[in-house]
Amino acid sequence: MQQLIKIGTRGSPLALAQAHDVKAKLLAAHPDLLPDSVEIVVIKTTGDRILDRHLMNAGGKGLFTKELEEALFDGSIDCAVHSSKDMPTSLPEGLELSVFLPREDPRDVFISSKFTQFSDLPKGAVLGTASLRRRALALRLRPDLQVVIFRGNVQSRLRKLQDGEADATFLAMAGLNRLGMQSSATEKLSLEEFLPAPAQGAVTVEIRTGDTEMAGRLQPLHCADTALAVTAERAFLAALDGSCRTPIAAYASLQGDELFLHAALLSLDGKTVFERRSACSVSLSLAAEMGHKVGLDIKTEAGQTFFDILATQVQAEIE
Ligand SMILES: NCc1[nH]cc(CCC(=O)O)c1CC(=O)O
Repeated sequence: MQQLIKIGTRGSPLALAQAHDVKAKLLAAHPDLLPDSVEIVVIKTTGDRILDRHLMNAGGKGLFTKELEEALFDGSIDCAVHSSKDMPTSLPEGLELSVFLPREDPRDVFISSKFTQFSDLPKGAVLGTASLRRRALALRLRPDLQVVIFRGNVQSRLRKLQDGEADATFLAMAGLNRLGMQSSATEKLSLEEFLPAPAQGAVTVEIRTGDTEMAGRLQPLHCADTALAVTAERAFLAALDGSCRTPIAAYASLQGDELFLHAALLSLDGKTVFERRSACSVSLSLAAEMGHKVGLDIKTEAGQTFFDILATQVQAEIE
C-alpha cells in the first residue's frame, strides 16, 4: 500500500479550492501516485473561530497558521497549503515554504452592485473592508469615503455587501478566480493605484524542514518567477513590520531579465505615502536584498513618530 500524503488546509471555500488544486497538480505530476493516496485534511484555526472581534486585536496573521503548523509538527499532515499573503514573514523553526505555485492575477477588484467603477462612488459612499492597506489606498484617492470593517471569508463579505452594509468592497481577483466567481468582480483595479498586498495571488505549500520526500513531490509545482517576486515583496514586509497592523503594499514583477519592485507604506487615512521603486537582476538572494533595503529605506524615511502615530490610530480603530 502506498504511503498517504496528507494535505492540511483551512476549511474556507477559498482554502479548500487551493488545497484541491495542489492535490490535482500533485497527482498530475506523479502518475505513480494513486488518487486515494493524497488526502485533504481540514483543520479549523483560531482565526476561523474569531468572527466577533477584530482580527488584529486577537493576534494577527499567525492565527490562521498556528493549528496547521502544529499539525505539521505532530505529523497529522505532511504539508499545508496557504495563500502566501496570509503567511507571517517568519516561520517557526523546523518549517519552511517549499514551493510557490504560479501566481494568479495579483490585482484587487472593486465590487459593487450599485456602481460600475470605484471612481463612480458618490461622495461619502461606504466601503466595507478589514484591510488597512485597501482602506488607506482607497482614502488616498477618495478621502471623502467612509469605511466600515468587513470580516469573514469571501462569501460572507459578499453577503454583507448584498445586505447593504456597504456600497462597495474590495477583494483579490486571485481568490475570485480560484472560486470560479470571476463574475463577482465589478472593476479590476490598476496595479499602480491599488498596489496589492505582498504575495497576493500566490499559493504556497509549507512543509517540515528536512522532509525531502515531500519537498521532492512538490518540486514540479514550483514556479521560480513567482518565488522571486514573492521573496522581494515578503522581504520588504519583513523589514518594515510583518504584521497586518500596518498599511503595506508591494508588487514585484519580472520584466525581461530584471525584477522590478514597487512598494509602499501608507498612513491609515492614506494622506501620507512612502513609496519606492527598485530593480535587481534575477536572483533569489538579490530579490531578498532589494526588498529588505527598500523596506529599511522607507522605515528610516517614515521615522519612529510615523509608526507611533499609526499604532495609536490602528489601536483606536480596532477596539
Ligand atoms: N485575507 C484573505 C485572503 N487571503 C488570500 C486571499 C486572496 C487570494 C490570494 O491573494 O492569493 C484572500 C481574500 C481576499 O483578499 O480577497
